[in-house]
Amino acid sequence: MKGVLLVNLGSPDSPTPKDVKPYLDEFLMDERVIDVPKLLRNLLVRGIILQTRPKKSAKAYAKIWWDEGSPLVVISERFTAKLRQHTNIPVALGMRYGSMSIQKALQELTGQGVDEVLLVPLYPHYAMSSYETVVVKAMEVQKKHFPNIELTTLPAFYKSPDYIRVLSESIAEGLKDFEYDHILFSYHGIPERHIRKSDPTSYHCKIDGSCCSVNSVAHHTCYRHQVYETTELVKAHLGLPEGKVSTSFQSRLAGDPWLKPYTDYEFERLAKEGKKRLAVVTAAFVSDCLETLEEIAMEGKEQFEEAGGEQYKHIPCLNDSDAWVQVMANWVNEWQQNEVLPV
Ligand SMILES: C=CC1=C(C)c2cc3[nH]c(cc4nc(cc5[nH]c(cc1n2)c(C)c5CCC(=O)O)C(CCC(=O)O)=C4C)c(C)c3C=C
Ligand SMILES: [Fe+2]
Repeated sequence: MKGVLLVNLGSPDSPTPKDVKPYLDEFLMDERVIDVPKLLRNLLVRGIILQTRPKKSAKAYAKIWWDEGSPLVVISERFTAKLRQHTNIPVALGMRYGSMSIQKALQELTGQGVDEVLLVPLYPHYAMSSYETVVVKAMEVQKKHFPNIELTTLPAFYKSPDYIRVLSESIAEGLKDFEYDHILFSYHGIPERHIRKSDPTSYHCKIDGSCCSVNSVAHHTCYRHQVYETTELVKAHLGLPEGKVSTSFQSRLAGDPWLKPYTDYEFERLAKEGKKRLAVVTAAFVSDCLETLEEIAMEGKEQFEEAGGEQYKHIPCLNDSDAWVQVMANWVNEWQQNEVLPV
């Protein structure tokens, strides 16, 4: 029997340093997130980052935490529940990090007789630190604990016409009562090095943008190409004015160069250029989370206003909107009935 495994990133069990620390430890010790030799990673993560970050992150989580729990987890659960109503096969939810493991979710599916699983990383774009680590982990767990099940993976859906349509519609809805001077598409950042590492040709990606519009097999795994493509497709779908839309990258850690332009610098630049009313779209995330609700909706607003901006609007992610659930349900049903996956 067929079934669906949805996987998102995961959150700590509570917004306290005690729970945030083991969560961050698992996350940052992932070799696809902090991609340095294990000894150095250990030193960096456990010797330096985890000495101070859990307290700081716990404070940020406490600002956005809901009565039911972490927004990312609660929204993913609501999405899962709705998807079950629109499909007639078992659907389970797992998280890459934290207590809602992929293993538990696969257990839930096999317990219902599932032996063919559609793995859905809940990320529109391919990055080794998001999409790829989910796929690798799920394959490891499958090989070790569930050797008799077959896994098929949903491709990164950053340019799927269905996805672009629902994303565009939700942005249009968010812009309905907001007269904007500029729309900033702020995507989660990654170190530039990850772009080079994910390039199967080893020569295509230049990171400066000169390569992103030149057709290449490298684009299948190029986060930078894919996010710019999402921005361009939404811009075209909505007929957004040239010059009023741009792309940037948020949430970097200190150290190596990350993808530019950096979102916080863009807030300042745009405000100083007289863009007084700014809308921000966070399309790297399908559900709102710490990085959208705290960093963009709260901190970003402050940064923009401090730099002279006047009106600021964070447009919510797709979350568990009926239109988005219906798109996912159509993909699942197409796979179940015809073995067809979206491109
Ligand atoms: C969109 C996909 C994501 C990519 C790519 C990504 C890369 C990446 N992230 C970190 C470090 C942190 N990210 C944190 C939170 C976080 N990251 C994503 C998604 C991507 N990360 C989400 C959805 C969230 C929010 C989780 C939630 O519970 O709401 C955090 C934890 C919070 C904090 O301390 O700031 C860290 C740390 C790296 C290093 C990285 C690529 C190398
Ligand atoms: Fe992250």
